[in-house]
Amino acid sequence: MKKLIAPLKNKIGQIFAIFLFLVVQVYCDLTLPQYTSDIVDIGIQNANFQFIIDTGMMMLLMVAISALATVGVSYFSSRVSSGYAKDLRKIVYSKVLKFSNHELNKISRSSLITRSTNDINQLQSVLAMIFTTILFAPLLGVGSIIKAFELGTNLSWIIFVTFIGVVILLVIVIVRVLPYFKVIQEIMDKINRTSREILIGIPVIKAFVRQDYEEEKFRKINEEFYDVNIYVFRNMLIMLPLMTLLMNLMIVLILYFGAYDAMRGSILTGDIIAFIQYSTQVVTSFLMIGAFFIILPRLLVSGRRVNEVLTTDLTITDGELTDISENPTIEFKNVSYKYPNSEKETIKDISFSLKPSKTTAIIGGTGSGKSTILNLIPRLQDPSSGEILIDGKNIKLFKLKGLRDKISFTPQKAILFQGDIKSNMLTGKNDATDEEIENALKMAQVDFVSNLKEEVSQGGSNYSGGQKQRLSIARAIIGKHDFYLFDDCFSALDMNTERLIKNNLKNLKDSSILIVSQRISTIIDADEILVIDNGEIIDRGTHSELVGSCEIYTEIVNTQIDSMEALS
Ligand SMILES: Nc1ncnc2c1ncn2[C@@H]1O[C@H](COP(=O)(O)OP(=O)(O)OP(=O)(O)O)[C@@H](O)[C@H]1O
Repeated sequence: MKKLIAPLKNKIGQIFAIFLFLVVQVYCDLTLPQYTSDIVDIGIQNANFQFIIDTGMMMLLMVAISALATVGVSYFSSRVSSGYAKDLRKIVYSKVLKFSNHELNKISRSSLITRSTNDINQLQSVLAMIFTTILFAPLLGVGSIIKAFELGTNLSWIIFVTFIGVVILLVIVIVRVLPYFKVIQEIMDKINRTSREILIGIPVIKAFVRQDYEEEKFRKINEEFYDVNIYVFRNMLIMLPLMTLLMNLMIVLILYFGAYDAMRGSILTGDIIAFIQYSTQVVTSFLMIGAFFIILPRLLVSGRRVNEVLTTDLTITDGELTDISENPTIEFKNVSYKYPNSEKETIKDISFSLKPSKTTAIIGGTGSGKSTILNLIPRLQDPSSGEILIDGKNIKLFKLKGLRDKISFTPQKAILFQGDIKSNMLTGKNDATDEEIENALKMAQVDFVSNLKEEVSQGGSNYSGGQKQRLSIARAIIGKHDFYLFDDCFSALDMNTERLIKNNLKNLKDSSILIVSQRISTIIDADEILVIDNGEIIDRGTHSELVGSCEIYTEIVNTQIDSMEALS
């Protein structure tokens, strides 16, 4: 939990200010019953009007100071709790950015959203509650007990009996609701996951007329969430009338036994009133602490979930080496990779090299492991066995930043960010000039953009699949890199556009290019083509070497022959 508490460290001063304000507030609140008692026993008994006025004024002053102190407590506690949530969100976010595919598979993306929003909000509100009630309650409780005892009555046992009653009630409620707090957060994850899936899949849902099915699916989870919430809150709310009943019974007991003592002359009427007020304050503080214990499990659940993100061990760790030569060679040596949740290896015993000024291509059927190979190069995941070398040394030994700066990676799914064309292009090279951007756009055949300020919606949803691919190719080639990895990112382009872009890629002279594709036209002129089947390289060579000699390659060529002819 150390990491969860860390953001509070620079707020110690403010926490101390909260504590000071609380002490002032409690001191003022504790004086009020005594003043009331004095008004009754001295002012009213002796018909001393001036005493009543003076004491009343003192009471007003105390109430005013207490109110100011409350404002101070609220001000600082909201500052500390919001600041804590802000800092924690920042820490969680920067940790998540370091996650590899492995960690993202372990804690799902939807759960990460819930953890960095809902769970941190829970921690924020509980923290505010700690300052405003949990620090306040023991001060008020202990102060009231001392004051009640100072009155010298023999009614203190009534407070003790009430205390036992409160504890029994609280234990019953805690035992009943405790297991459900974890369930609530898990259903919250489920709601998040389902809504995300439905929102992303709206076009498919409509096209397949699946609205009713999806509505039903969402309704079920929503109902489940509602039922658990109702159960928890019903149990918590039933406590309120029971506690009020208990408090009223306590007052009845004080009045009943106090009246006897008053008749015997061993207690003054004002002291009974003060005793009732102090006892009420004691019970109220028990209740506040009790309410906290009911919410505590919720805090623990949220705290554990956020802590899990913060303490997740990163499978991809930074190396030490910084110097990588100009245009080095990357070599795969007997590399295999198994996804954590799958039983067998996705790629097996892969060996090949990416050399400067050479184009390597990978072709193979759907799910044969092409993207998995590419993801290993910028270390989005590390091999399960074998090694990848750069300059003859394992890539794990190099600083991630240095390694990734050498590589331009265009993923299979064109991902654009909300903003404009320029901001998206700057992701590829953060100091690119407008001229460089325009040149890259021209190389990638982006002829549909009117100006660099043109808006890009979230995920690039205002562009077609092929347009998004062209924009992400432009972003990939804007900067100078030693390796350009293109993961099937020509698939939505027409043959002519693809040919024009590939011609322009020849300008990336000294660099090494790796193209993954299922289309022969994309890879036909590569220096080396690797044919992948079922995670293994089954053949390699140039197009002319493979045609006729490699059965699978020839089969792919034959199925695509028509378009090939059109191209030649
Ligand atoms: N995150 C993952 N967890 C578990 N298995 C995965 C994961 N990603 C991919 N796989 C599995 O690994 C295999 C290879 O996937 P990969 O994406 O590398 O194939 P591919 O050749 O690029 O396919 P495609 O041409 O369809 O893009 C697939 O069978 C897939 O089910």
